[in-house]
Amino acid sequence: MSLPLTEEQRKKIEENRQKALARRAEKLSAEQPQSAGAGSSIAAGPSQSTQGPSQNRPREPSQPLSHGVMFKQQNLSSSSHGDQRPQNSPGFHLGTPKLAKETEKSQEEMSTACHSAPDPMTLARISPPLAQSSPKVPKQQLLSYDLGQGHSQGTQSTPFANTTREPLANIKNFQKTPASSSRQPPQDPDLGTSTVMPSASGQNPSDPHCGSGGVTPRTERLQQKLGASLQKAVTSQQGTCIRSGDRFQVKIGYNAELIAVFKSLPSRSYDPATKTWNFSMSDYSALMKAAERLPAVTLQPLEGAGGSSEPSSSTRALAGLPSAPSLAFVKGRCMLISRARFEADIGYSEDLIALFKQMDSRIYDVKTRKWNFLLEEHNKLIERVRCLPQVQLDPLPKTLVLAFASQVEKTSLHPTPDVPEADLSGVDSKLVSTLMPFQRAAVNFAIAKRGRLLLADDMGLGKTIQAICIAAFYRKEWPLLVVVPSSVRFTWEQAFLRWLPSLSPDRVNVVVTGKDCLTAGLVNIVSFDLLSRLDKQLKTASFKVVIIDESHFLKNSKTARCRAAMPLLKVAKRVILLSGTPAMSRPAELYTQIIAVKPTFFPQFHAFGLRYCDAKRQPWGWDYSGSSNLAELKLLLEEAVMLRRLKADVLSQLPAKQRKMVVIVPGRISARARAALDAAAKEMTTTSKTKREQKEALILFFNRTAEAKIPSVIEYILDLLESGREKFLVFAHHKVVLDAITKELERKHVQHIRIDGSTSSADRDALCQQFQLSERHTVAVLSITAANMGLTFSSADLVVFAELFWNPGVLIQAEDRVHRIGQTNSVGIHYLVAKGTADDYLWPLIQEKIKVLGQAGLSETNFSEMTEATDYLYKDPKQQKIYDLFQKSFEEDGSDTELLEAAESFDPGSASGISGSGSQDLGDTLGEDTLTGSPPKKRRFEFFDNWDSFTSPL
Ligand SMILES: Nc1ncnc2c1ncn2[C@@H]1O[C@H](COP(=O)(O)OP(=O)(O)OP(=O)(O)O)[C@@H](O)[C@H]1O
Repeated sequence: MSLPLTEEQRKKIEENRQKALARRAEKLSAEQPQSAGAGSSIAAGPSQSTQGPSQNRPREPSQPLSHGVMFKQQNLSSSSHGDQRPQNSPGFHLGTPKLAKETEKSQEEMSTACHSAPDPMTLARISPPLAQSSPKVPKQQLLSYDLGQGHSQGTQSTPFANTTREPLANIKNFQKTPASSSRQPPQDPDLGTSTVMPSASGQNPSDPHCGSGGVTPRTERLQQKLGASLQKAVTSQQGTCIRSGDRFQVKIGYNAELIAVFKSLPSRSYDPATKTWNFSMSDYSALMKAAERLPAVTLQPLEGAGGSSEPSSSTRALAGLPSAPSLAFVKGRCMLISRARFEADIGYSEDLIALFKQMDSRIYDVKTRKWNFLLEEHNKLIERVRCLPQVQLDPLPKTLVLAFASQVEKTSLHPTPDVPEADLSGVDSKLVSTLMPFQRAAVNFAIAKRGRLLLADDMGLGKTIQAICIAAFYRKEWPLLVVVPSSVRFTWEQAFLRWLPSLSPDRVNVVVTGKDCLTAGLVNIVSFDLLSRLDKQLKTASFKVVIIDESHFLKNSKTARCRAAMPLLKVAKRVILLSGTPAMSRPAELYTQIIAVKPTFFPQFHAFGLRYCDAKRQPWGWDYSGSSNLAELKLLLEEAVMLRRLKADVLSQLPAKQRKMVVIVPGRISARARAALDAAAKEMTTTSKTKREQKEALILFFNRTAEAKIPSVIEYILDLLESGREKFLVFAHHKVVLDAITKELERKHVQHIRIDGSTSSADRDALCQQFQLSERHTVAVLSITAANMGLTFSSADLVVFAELFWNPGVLIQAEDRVHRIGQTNSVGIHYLVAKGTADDYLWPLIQEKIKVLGQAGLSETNFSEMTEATDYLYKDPKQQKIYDLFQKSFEEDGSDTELLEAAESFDPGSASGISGSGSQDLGDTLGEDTLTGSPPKKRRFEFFDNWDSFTSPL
């Protein structure tokens, strides 16, 4: 802060000034005798009659205001006697002697170029009044209109503080004390803060008027100011402000300085049709203030807007009220920092800080250098800030105010309200009693949110069971629609039947073709892709309760899935979104999910984009791919939209292994494939067949099953990747399956490793290490028999079994590749079980074996308790027969050699399905075929119809 001048210093300054005046008057009259006439005509003008000596007048009244002349006048004083300038006084600047010298030099330079427009930057360096007099408004100065960002108080407030008084200073200079207009202390932008920090009274000690108060009393200045206004009104270009909606336009002729001001205002918009500029009301006050400072412009204020601060501030000042505050324009916004508090993210304004200090809940954060307040004071603060003409503090967006209404409207000493326990007496007790405590909490949360939420629990935390429970709470409002990735349609069906015994199986409708009815059941399950193809039915369909599994599938509003689902969600009363990864790379991905839950939040994406996506205007349009204010977004989501728990949060409630049977239906198997499977099944049950033939039939059935599962397996893996699963293991048995998976991963450029029987032991270790250390998406494709032992993959926590294997011991060993020392998470195990295939027999066989092992104390694992019901399996006598055959084949032999060999050498292209050709050749050939679909080999591929629709989901 500058020190006030001593009485002695003031006297000295005044003396020097008077001397300089006298010298200049002498010099002028000697050098410019021709201006004497002009001088007399000025003296005759009404506004000049009471003013000072004519020799100090800047220009001829008949001419427009000439900045060149003004510079000359100013520089005459500044250049003539540097030693007499007040900036040598400690009260004018805290700059170094070097700085003072530089300024002096600059001013001298200016005096030699007085008739040409000076370089704006030079002007800005010299002093704001000089710069402001330039025909071009200097950039530095204009910047201070802009956003008032940061805390560079001095640099922001000074130009305004000084220049606002500038018309007054100019007139005064021309009339009485020419030196005073040009003797602004040099201001180094770097020193701005310390030299020009507004004083408590709102005056700037570096302002010559403040600093030399003894020389120019305030009342005198105010009178001069009024005179200046009058003078300006008579001589300047007139314009008017006209309101138009929430904006206003300015009607005025061309004026370069004014245009420069226009261009500095953030809300500017130019209408080429009417050739007028218009602005939002938030820029009104800044514009009026800037216009006041332009000597050649007078703007009529908006009707009813109270006009510019000029008359009112003058009147106020005359009435002895506190002088006008610093007129630096600062702009900022409120940001939420916790459930209960918000902060003002805004630059420095003394008045604003004074206002902040009046708020009861104020806290100044020394780290962020920002003030924050309780939400309950938000509205009060905003209201009061609106009375500060030079401050614009944008309130919290409406969405936040709505979401946190309880805090905004009243004092909340307990910012985290308890969620009431929901009455679940109407829901199947089997389900309710199975819920883990954190799952029960989610159900309570959802019901407190009236059945609209995004349940974003980490993967494997049981979102399915929670969603079913929430939906069941609203059972009276069913029919229910469940939209899911197609690979898990039947898993959902099983889950409903498992957890809601009260639901009759025939009331569950899985929509599998475009011809199926979307509303046929009480629970209707449909895939995203199929939903988008049911446009006719969608027009009439209306569901009050909707579950969307993997809701991040809706992240792109332009996709067909999103366009199909969003209208349904808009009209639904309850919307339950499920996703372990609602946004995988950027906040923009959350928008559709947010409005699905809360349609009134951020009705325009742009507003959301500006606040949370760091929206940037690019030559091609807006770029919303960034992120901003994520802490606030998180608070908003947690308050009103989303519930998310990580595995680590609830680890103590989780079992070490979570097994899941994923029912896949090789629904798109061609008729030929179906026939092959059926024929194999028939062979097994034909009594006339020898044992040997029956066994061959069983092997064929097993092989055909592998082949039939491939598209669904690949679809499931791709869905997992799309859902953000980063690292997981896929076990398969048949080479043809392993090949198909790896080829597809290659095609999709997904990093992966493969270990099968042909991998050398050195390579096995290296590949295993590679997987363990990889931080990117990685899939380990592993042979059940070749990679079920001796390898550690603890950096993953998910194992997918693409195929079943008859020996549960081998399966459990394979599971334990991730579930071992080093594993800190609960591990997810997904068994893909295909309906209508050998899996129908293998799955119960495995369960049976495990049960026996368990009874003998040899296994702690109980598959049937941990996985969905399997009662759809082997119901008729024929099926029972096949099951018996499976059981016998795998138990009697005591050796799996035959089956293993048969599986390895399986050639899906051969008629028998049991080819003698080497597995390596076979696999490669088939892989290429299936994945490239090249015409000559297409025959083999006819086995599946529409392969690409599996491998390239939308
Ligand atoms: N309370 C519970 N009791 C018994 N089993 C449960 C319970 N909660 C979840 N499970 C089982 O845990 C497994 C994982 O559940 P689920 O598939 O619903 O998880 P998720 O959160 O949807 O995972 P993802 O995001 O991978 O789909 C399932 O087999 C499910 O049946």
